[in-house]
Parts: sequence; C-alpha cells; structure tokens
Amino acid sequence: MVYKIENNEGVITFTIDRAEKRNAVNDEVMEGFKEVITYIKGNKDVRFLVITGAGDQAFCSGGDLSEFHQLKTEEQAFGMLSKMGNILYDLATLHVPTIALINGAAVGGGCEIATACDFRLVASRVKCGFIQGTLSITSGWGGGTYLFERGLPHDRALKMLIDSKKYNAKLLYEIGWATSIFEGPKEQALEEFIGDMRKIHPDVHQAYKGIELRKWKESNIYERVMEEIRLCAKLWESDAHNEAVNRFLNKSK
Ligand SMILES: CC[C@@H](C(=O)O)C(=O)SCCNC(=O)CCNC(=O)[C@H](O)C(C)(C)COP(=O)(O)OP(=O)(O)OC[C@H]1O[C@@H](n2cnc3c(N)ncnc32)[C@H](O)[C@@H]1OP(=O)(O)O
Repeated sequence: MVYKIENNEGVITFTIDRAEKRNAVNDEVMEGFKEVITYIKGNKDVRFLVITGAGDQAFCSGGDLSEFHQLKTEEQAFGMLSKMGNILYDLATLHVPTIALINGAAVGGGCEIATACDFRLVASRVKCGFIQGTLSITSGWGGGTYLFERGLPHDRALKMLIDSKKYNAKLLYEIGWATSIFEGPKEQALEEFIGDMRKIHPDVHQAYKGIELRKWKESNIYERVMEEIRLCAKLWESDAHNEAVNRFLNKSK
C-alpha cells in the first residue's frame, strides 16, 4: 500500500507512504486521495483532513517522473494532469479544514498539494518550492491558481512560481505561504495547531469554509484550474521538458 488513512477522533490523516521515492504521486496514490476525499464527503464525524508524507525526507516530491515520463503527447499529459487536478480541486473545496503537515521537502506537485490545503505547517529544516520551471513546465495540477488565492502579496506569489527555487522555512513564513514553522515531532505540532479549533463546533468551521468556496465558485475557479492544466500539458511535450526529466532520472547513473 502506498498510502495510509487513519482516523483519530475525527482527525483524518492521509499519509503518502513512498519514502523511497520521496513520496512521489503515482496512479495508486491518486486513488488513495480519491478514497479519503470520498470518505470525508460521506462521513459527518470528520473534523479535519491532514496530509503528510512518510519519513522525514519529503512531504511529497510531486508527480512520479519515472512513471509519468512515459506520457509524451499533450493529450496524454492532459489525462494525467487533469485527473490529479480534479482530485486537488475536490481537496481544495472540501467542507472541513485541511492541513498540510510538511515534514520534509514539498516540491513540484507536492508544493501544489500543500497549497491546495487551508493551512501549511512546515518543519523548520524543510525546503519547499514550485520547481516546475526547472523542468520547463508550469504547475500542472492547479497549484498556481490556488497560490494566487492564498492571500500572499502578488509579487511574492509570482516570484515563487517564476524563480522556481526551493525556499527555506523562514522565507516560506515571511512571504505568507507557511502558516507556521515547527520544531520537534510533527504529531505534537499538529496537536498544538488544532487544539483551539477542536473546541469550536464543526458547523462553524463549515460555515466559514462555505464563505470562501462561494467566492471561489463565483470567480470560476474550476475553469481557471483547467486552463492552468491545459497550459502545462502543452509544455509537457516540448523537447526542453523531456531533456530536463531525462537529466533528473539519469542523475545518479
Ligand atoms: C507531474 C506533475 C508536475 C506538477 O504538476 O507539478 C510535477 O510534480 S513534476 C515533478 C516535480 N518534482 C521533481 O522534479 C522532484 C525532484 N526531486 C527532488 O528534487 C528530490 O528528490 C527531493 C524531493 C528534493 C529529495 O531529495 P533527496 O532527499 O536528495 O532524494 P533523491 O533526489 O536522492 O531521491 C531519492 C529517490 O527518489 C526518487 N525521486 C525523487 N523524486 C521523484 C519524483 N518526483 N519522481 C520519481 N522519483 C523521484 C529519486 O529518483 C531517487 O530514486 P533512486 O535513485 O532510485 O534512489
């Protein structure tokens, strides 16, 4: 199994469990995301969704480049990107608060998953970044659209996308991407973060999320996400992208 789903008194934790691949997302992980989202939509007792990665090296390293590198054409890429894009849309529009518990690097699509969550708790030693530009593609799962919705100053958000670098935790907090930075065990950081929220009735949480979701729907967020995905799919079939992925996959050979 490449993922784990745990329920601790209404706090659902979804762990991507592929530490040896730095928790890269493949088709099986996508199925796990679908399973946990379906469960939450059908279960009234759920209070929070927490997403994290196994081990301490990575939260998520994005799409599994060794598996998805087989997709060569724009159309093939669009199939994979829109599948995960729809999953992230469902995640971003869930009725319960969502928390990315970032225990290790979050890069590429991993940074998109974290950005689709309401809150990002980042371990102090960790770096995160929209590094897709270094692969000659843009964000392809809708993460760019969510980043512009997260209230960061426009110049910080745009720079994060176009310089395509990994930022340390301090900088992630300064620009407004990280909600908080933690030292020590991630479980303790999570408990501290949700302690006060737990005391509030879940209907209140859901009402506030509803306010944000209505605004998003009025501004056609789904269409904007799909447009972002189409742009990435176009770039995916370029020689520059192919060469960059080959370089990554052959780096240790
Ligand atoms: C497809 C969607 C697109 C999007 O919409 O955004 C993307 O997500 S594109 C993918 C972007 N991601 C990357 O480019 C990831 C690059 N990975 C890294 O930069 C690093 O691995 C890391 C996450 C910073 C961790 O570094 P480190 O701890 O030094 O580990 P290694 O680099 O040695 O990796 C260990 C092991 O894992 C494999 N790996 C890592 N990331 C991926 C990945 N995304 N897909 C497939 N495999 C990955 C890496 O190849 C190593 O494997 P072995 O050599 O077999 O041990």
